[in-house]
Amino acid sequence: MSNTETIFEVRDLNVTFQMNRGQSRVVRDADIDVARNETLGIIGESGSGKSMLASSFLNAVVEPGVTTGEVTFYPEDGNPVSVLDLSDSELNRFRWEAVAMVFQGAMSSFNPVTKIRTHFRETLQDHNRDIPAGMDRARDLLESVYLDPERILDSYAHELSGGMKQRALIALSLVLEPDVLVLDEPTAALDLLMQRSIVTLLRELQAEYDLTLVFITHDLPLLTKLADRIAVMYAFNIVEIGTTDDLLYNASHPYTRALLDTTPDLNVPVDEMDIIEGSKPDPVDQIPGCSYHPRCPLADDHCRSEEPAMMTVRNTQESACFYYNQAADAVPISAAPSHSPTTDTATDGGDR
Ligand SMILES: Nc1ncnc2c1ncn2[C@@H]1O[C@H](COP(=O)(O)OP(=O)(O)OP(=O)(O)O)[C@@H](O)[C@H]1O
Ligand code: NI
Repeated sequence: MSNTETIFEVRDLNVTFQMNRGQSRVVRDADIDVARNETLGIIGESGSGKSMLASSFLNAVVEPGVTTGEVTFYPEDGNPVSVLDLSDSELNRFRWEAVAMVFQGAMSSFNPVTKIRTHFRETLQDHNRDIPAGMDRARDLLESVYLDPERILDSYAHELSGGMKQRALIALSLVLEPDVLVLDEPTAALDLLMQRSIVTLLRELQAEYDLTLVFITHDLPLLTKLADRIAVMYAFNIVEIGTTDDLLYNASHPYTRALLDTTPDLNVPVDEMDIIEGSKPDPVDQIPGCSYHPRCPLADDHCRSEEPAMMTVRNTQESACFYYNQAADAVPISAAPSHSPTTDTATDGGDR
């Protein structure tokens, strides 16, 4: 990452749901910056708040969730945008034209009785775009994702394989030229080869269309092949953030280390990472001190009573652990990563 200009700035972000059994806090005081043109990965176990955090970038948290704090988008030209203050019509534009999101499970969102062509046309129409020019762009985008444009535009979603649908959806999300693409578990329903080829493809798209990517996944091995930086979520907040190499070779939060330890071979994907001992946090609970203390071998009275702020490990890396410099000794990682992500070439293939 040569350019560290900020495109997204998130401060004191909270997402809450009023539940019968109490207030559920599913994102808690999160702070994060996204740099222009980077690929930021967000990882964490199921229910840790990844989708809620990412949705809040577009003020798209599901009803009746309440999002508070500040989300600021910095366009290349023009004034900063305070995303949580946008009106509905402003948001509708912002969501496609500045930041697009492919939601978790969105592959089923193609209308089964509508041709793919119509999805592109309607998106262009809704945003008052020139249709012929927009459809030209659609064809370019479909080619960029290794699909035959005319064939795909003439198809219904059910005629496409999972991988083809996913790529068509990525092309659709880029048709209004957003600066940022947020992908929530885009490879979850795909087979291994297809997952790998989506990664290669995202890298190519990013370079070609000058994109900033935010990529959410359970799949740490996959993320290490794609992300410049990785944010680790645990219990509704970010507990560690750093470059991919920082996290692979110098993980400084006990949770990140436990996660790496459950993924000994970074070339083999894991579907489920919920195998770290101890029970999962409940968003209705208010845990005193560090949210990880019930599962942490380093936890002491300090950790049980005071919540650790993000500590600077090095200029690219932060960890929300009082004892970040003891984490390596306390939580050894049994199998060291076999090779560096920066020199690794992702296996490619799939139904291109
Ligand atoms: N509609 C909802 N109403 C209330 N709580 C919700 C709702 N959707 C999700 N939650 C809760 O919010 C918390 C965070 O959910 P989120 O979907 O962000 O997790 P996640 O990290 O994306 O998980 P996954 O990896 O399974 O997608 C979870 O505890 C979940 O139970
Ligand atoms: Ni999710």
